[in-house]
Amino acid sequence: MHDFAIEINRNLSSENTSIAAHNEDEARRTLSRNKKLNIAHNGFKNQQITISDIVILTSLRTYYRSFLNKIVFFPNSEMNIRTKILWNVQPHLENVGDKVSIIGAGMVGIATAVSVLGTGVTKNLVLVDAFGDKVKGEVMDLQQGSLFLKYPRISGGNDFSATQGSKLCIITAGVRQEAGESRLTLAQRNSDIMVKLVPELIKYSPETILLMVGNPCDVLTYVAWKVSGLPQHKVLGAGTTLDTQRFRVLIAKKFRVNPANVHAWIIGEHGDNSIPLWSSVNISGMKLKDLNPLIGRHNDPEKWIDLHREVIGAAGAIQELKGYTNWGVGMSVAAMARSILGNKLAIYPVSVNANGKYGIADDIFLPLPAVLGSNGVCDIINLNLSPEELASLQDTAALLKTVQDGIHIKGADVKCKCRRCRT
Ligand SMILES: NC(=O)C1=CN([C@@H]2O[C@H](COP(=O)(O)OP(=O)(O)OC[C@H]3O[C@@H](n4cnc5c(N)ncnc54)[C@H](O)[C@@H]3O)[C@@H](O)[C@H]2O)C=CC1
Ligand SMILES: CC(=O)C(=O)O
Repeated sequence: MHDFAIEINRNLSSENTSIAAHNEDEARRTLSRNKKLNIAHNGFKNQQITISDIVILTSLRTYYRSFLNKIVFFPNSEMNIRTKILWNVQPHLENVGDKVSIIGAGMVGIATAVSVLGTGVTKNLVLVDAFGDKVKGEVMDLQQGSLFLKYPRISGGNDFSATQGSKLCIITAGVRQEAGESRLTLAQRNSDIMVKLVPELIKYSPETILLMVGNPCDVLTYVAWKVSGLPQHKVLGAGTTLDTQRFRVLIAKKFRVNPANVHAWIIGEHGDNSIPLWSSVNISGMKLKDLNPLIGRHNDPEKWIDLHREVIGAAGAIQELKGYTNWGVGMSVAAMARSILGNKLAIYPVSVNANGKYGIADDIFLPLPAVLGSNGVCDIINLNLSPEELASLQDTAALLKTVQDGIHIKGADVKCKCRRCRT
């Protein structure tokens, strides 16, 4: 009795056959030595097939390990039982074109995964993390809940090849800031991680869209764009989506209405230099600024400005309480993914290349409301900003440029343009 078997589905005949080996290595060796195999098996003897004829069968996935992404191995006994129960008609498809990979299975990565799974964004979710045991544990844990999910296919590990053929890669890997620390202090450390990680993703998914979540989100989106070589519409960051939802929730509380019915934007930077667009905040078309012309100013007796202070302090406040933030961002990233995969053309304030907009004349990635569809960023909204809002946006762009220019992109296949390398 051989320990391992390879079940092979012949593309054209749709018939199953198998070869046996004492172990998986022996089977691999046999396959790589012979580009053609003579297969002796019940129904059809000594037929020749080429490796390209071989297509995987993918049910009972938990037990499989793939080889060349094409052939599946599993204990002989299981194969025998399986072939007794199932007449295979067609190979099961591994990737139906909406594969989502989440890189970084930390607090944010797992919250994103749960939100993606809970809302049925993809039929194929992959989790990758440098810390192999942790990600394997997370994947096993999630798989055990898969009978309650709309689409139960979840896999992952510490090997980037698992991301092959991703339509969307969500990057949550990286260090997080401490409570009270600016996200911008993480720029070089997390950029070094992106320089290693992004080329791996592109190697396996050259057509992918990259959605950056790690901090400082806007600056890392710029780094990912540089390092990936992707067109700018395919590289975006979560931007001020979280800041904007925090803002809307706080306004909604004041009015006791649903935050979905509060129309308000924060743009400019995910962080301490974010810009609330008071000039356009409205509920059912009723602009708050028309009713309180001082809204958002220091001399406003109603002190609406405190809401923005609360938005800026929100991450720190949650970190003081539980050490990290993850659910708010996870849910919004899943919503952005849904707009991209479902071509929903929903608008989110994401980090995009602002060159040529609002008087910005450099490749600076910062959050602006943009339409997200299956191409990634389809349009950027031309906002009617007040003079103060425009000036703040230009100041923030100048600050982000300083940070971008300070980042040394080492080891990537791009010319570093940091101040040090230029001089
Ligand atoms: N954009 C936003 O709105 C938000 C961004 N964040 C940011 O998200 C990032 C992640 O935060 P957490 O999940 O809380 O951190 P975490 O420490 O819980 O998880 C980070 C994960 O990244 C993994 N990792 C590190 N280097 C890697 C590499 N080269 N390849 C694969 N995996 C790698 C680590 O093993 C770890 O599991 C931080 O930068 C944080 O500041 C957090 C909340 C909101
Ligand atoms: C950590 C972070 O960026 C946030 O919660 O806003």
